[in-house]
Amino acid sequence: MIYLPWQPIASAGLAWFIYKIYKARTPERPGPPGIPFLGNLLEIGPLPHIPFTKWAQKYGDVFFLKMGPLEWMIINSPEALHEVLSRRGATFASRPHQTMLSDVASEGRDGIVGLSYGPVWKMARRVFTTVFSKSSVQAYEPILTHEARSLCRALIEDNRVHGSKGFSTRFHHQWHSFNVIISVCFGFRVNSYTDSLCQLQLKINHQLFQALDPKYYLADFLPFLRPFSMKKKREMKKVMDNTLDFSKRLYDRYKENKERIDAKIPTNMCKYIQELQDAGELRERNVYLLLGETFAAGLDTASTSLTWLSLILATRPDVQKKAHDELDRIVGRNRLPTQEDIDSLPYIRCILQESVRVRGPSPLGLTRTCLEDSEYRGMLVRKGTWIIPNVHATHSVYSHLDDPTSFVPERWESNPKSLVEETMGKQGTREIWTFGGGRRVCPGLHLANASLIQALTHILWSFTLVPGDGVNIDLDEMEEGLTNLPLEQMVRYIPRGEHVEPLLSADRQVSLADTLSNE
Ligand code: HEM
Repeated sequence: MIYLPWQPIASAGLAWFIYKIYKARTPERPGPPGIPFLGNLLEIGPLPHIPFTKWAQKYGDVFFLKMGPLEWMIINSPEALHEVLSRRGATFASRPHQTMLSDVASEGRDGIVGLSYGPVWKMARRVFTTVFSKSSVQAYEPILTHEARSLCRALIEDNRVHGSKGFSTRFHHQWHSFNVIISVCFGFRVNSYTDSLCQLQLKINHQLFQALDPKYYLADFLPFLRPFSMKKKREMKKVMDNTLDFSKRLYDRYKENKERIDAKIPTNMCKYIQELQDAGELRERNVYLLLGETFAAGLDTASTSLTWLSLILATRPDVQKKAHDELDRIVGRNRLPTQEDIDSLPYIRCILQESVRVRGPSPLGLTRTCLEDSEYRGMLVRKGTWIIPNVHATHSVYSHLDDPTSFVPERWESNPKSLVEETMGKQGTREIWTFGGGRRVCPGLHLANASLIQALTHILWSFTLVPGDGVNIDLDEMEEGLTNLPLEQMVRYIPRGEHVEPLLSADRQVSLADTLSNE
């Protein structure tokens, strides 16, 4: 009888079996090999867009990763994004299951950002497309002008305090975005970025973003960790309780002042939400979550864009000079800019367009999934695959523009567009994917566009931006997280002349929203 060494044979067989499963990635599904069981989990790092973009150069504009048992499909070119997000929008319009977002935050049925594609999402989507429609946002114009001017007044003040050292402006920009959102949702605003309400919301957003970062709950990728991850779920539940409490507090205040607020801001979000709640279409928790998600989706995104923009401008005196010439020609120095001027300021629109292209708030868009097995270019896309738009690679290695990584507002001069026109524009001509696309395209797009262009126009009309003394601004490093802020760096906001402060101080433009004193 022949003696067979069963143990080594069984081990070799098991190894072969694992290798076969692991190699199940067919040649048509390109991607880096990774390691058994974990796949590519350990290769992602704190700023995933960096390895993704390297792999995009090697494996092409669509490639696959294995993240434990999960598959990720990374999309890296305008053509592939158009196909997946827009043309086949219905197939790829869902969000993948993420325990923190889908189970703890949404409870499977609340909010909007994490909801699966379907009737519940459609109803939530209607809230946003109504409250942030083009015509509603036009009606918010006095709010946006007022916030842009308040921001400039605060920058003048801090410029005086900090002198030639300069100061970091992220809080100013967060306060600006906070006031825009709280005004159009709840009908009031706060006077300063030190206000306790503003600070509390920033803290909540920070905690929420930490807990929603896929890294926070590794049990989504390594299911055997689930029993050890209960603490994380409890922590997230606490963050959600704070988020919902915050919204409830503001909603109660709205209801107390409803008549006055509705008269001044007839399309405010609370009014619309209350109508749906009264009609029995929204449960109470969903009221608070939809309001809370507006801060989560709109505050850090808009303020991070403005923070990048300020740093970019401080490094580019040539761009500022051209913008200042345009402003002097169109607005002059005897009055402040207004909404009506924006159409006559094409170069300033080009600056905004270019800045959200080279430094948007996040180099990766929001993740999508398909609810059934599907295919793309003949490749299998399994149900539940995370589909990740790599906006960074789309705007750099797969861009059709010349020298795509450089900041060149002039490239848009022959066809300056608003962010809305660019995002909703004809496919095939579209180069900017910062706001996503298709059925789940950012519904805050009109508001983001209008508030950013107003802020930018006022900042450029009021100031010359230069780095603080001895500061060498670094536009390559960024903080990790769901939005990627630039590192804190000091900038000086030097008023462009003696006319600036008196005109800003004498400004009688009032916000439609009530100003609260520090609570
Ligand atoms: C610069 C500012 C902003 C950027 C870059 C941005 C970007 C995005 C992106 C990339 C998406 C995902 C789109 C997709 O899946 O294709 C998104 C979704 C969303 N955005 Fe924005 N956003 C901004 C501002 C805002 C504002 C101001 C609001 C609200 C007032 C808002 C509300 C939302 C909501 C609710 C969603 C989820 C939509 C859904 O799942 O159907 N965003 N945004």
